[in-house]
Amino acid sequence: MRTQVVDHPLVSHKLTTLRDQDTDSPTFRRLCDELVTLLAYEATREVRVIAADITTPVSPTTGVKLATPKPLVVPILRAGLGMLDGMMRLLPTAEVGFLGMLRNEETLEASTYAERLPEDLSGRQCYVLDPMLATGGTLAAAIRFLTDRGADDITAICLLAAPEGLARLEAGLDGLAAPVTVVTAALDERLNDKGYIVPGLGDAGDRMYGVAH
Ligand SMILES: O=P(O)(O)OC[C@H]1O[C@H](OP(=O)(O)OP(=O)(O)O)[C@H](O)[C@@H]1O
Ligand SMILES: O=c1cc[nH]c(=O)[nH]1
Ligand SMILES: [Mg+2]
Repeated sequence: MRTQVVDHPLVSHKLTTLRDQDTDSPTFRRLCDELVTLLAYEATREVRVIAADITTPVSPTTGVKLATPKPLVVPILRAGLGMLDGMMRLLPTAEVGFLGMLRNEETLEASTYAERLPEDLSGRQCYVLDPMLATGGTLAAAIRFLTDRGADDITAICLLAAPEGLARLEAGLDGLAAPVTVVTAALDERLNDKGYIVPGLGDAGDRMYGVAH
């Protein structure tokens, strides 16, 4: 597993406002959208392309276009949905699959409550969107879902990651043939006793959409 922390002053600037408890939901959603587009630029560095012949107004030339099968973007509901538009801005022709996952706040175990993905993901590059990688349980389960269907290259885009979650994810993916990359805006200090990222930003889904229960 490869982890990339995107070190850029604009990313740090936007992330600082995102973390601030006084930032309201509309601003939080906008910043999340902008951050994803910045992270997506790095996350798609290895996106598969093929040569494409075109003619400019001046001469013929060869460029590239996205290879098929097209990449699949998979936001993890709820909070990952707030990252979808920012990602699709860079990859407008990608397809989208959905996973609804919820972490039990007592046991910290992730469960899946919704799934709408192609049956066969053979040879697909997948981009998983979830703002928070805390214990890593949610992302580990999502990656297994995709690789069980044949996905052969996974990149997760997270706004924040905890060291404990990255370590658990790496251990949990032991033996997986598909390469996994995590691209994040920041590697935070730790998890607290409730499994929240410190300093973090609180509950990403609640801050985007309101308290669920
Ligand atoms: O790494 P983990 O410890 O598994 O935690 C991370 C997960 O927790 C949050 O989702 P949550 O369960 O709060 O659902 P929500 O997006 O609907 O709020 C977050 O968006 C991740 O999906
Ligand atoms: O800090 C955290 C941990 C899990 N889920 C969140 O939304 N925030
Ligand atoms: Mg939540």
